[in-house]
Amino acid sequence: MDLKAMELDLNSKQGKENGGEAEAEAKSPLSRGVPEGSVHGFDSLYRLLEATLNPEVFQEASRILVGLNCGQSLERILLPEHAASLSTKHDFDMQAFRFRADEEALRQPRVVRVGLIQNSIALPTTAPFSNQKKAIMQRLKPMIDAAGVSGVNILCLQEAWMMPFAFCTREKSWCEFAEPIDGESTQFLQDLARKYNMVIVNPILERDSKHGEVIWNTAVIIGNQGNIVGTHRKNHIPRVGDFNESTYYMEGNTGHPVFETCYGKIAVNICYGRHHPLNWLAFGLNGAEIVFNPSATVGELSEPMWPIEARNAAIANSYFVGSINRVGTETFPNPFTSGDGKPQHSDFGHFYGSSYFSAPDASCTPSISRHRDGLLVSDMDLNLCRQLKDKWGFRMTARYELYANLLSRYLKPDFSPQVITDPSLQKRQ
Ligand SMILES: NC(=O)NCCC(=O)O
Repeated sequence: MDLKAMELDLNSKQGKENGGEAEAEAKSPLSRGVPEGSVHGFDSLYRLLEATLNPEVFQEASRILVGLNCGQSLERILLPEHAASLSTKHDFDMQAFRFRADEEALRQPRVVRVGLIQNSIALPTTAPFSNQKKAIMQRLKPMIDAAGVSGVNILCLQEAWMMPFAFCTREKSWCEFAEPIDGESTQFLQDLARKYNMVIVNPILERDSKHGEVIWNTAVIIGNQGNIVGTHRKNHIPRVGDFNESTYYMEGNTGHPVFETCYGKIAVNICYGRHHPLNWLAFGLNGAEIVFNPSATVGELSEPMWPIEARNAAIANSYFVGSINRVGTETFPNPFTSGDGKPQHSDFGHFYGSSYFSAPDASCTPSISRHRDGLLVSDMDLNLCRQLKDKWGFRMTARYELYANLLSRYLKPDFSPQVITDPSLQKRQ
């Protein structure tokens, strides 16, 4: 059924339920005025399908779209009433799921509760910088509280959550948002980490004053005691579309650290690093069980890639991935161009949210809202990582020596590609 047909189908279903077309018209999200960034009035494609397909058809569509975990559809879990009331009061999407693993004879399950938060900015980009930052923190607070009261053990925020994603502008004044790793936003989150006994991954724009005021794109890992466990700096910097991030900071110098926390071994692959399979691999080789991918990306550029890359990484590396994308459209005071001959513009396009989790067995959660702030929570039994290694043997069959050899030759100036030309092609020349 195409979207138009679904629209008609939905309207007719609602018409029947409500006993009249006029009422259905008024109640359908499609006729209520469609919020910018929504999928025909729905938070996500998944929810559109859920509302419009008949349940049997939807179940089969869902199996194909998000897979099965241990042979079953992912179970939704109920979060405490207090968390639900926070999500209603502050209008953020909130969903929760459970990834299971098979029972083992010799190991207990290792279940951790993990949360992802996606957020829009809270004030116009023309407001004083300190007000903008404070307003974003205020916006985050009820979402972090909802995670905390829901018993989330590890929480990750989106890339550079504490500022507008101003790197499209190439204006240097936005550097003022950069903070030291123990700066304002880390301090704000340290209190919450202590309060909720929660590990928090805090992706910020970092200013390293000890090294000549250098700026980095950094994730600060805050331990459950509020301590700073360590940092990781973004490895791969985009040079695509309006993502002019290389104007602001350089490629990171922290390698591929895995942070051993009391809840499990975690790593952070910041945004554009998700396009680099070797980046994902390196975190896996260092033993990550959950890799977070805090991101900021827009629909026109990357939406078809979004559901694929992290999910593929989770499969290939036998770990869980938490993917988080910023949400909303951010407009800047001065127009800029994209160097593509098209007219100047003042916004980046729509950041499409759609945060989700992927598991090593190829299942994933449905993504949360495409246009609203949101908290996604999932229980995950980390035993699933080794179970999938045993089942598929991707590590054992990886033949790393073949690739180490190719890469070391490729890096030499006298490298020539291994191409064997059909001799008949040469004869024809
Ligand atoms: N923030 C960032 O690295 N964005 C790049 C665009 C993309 O990777 O989709």
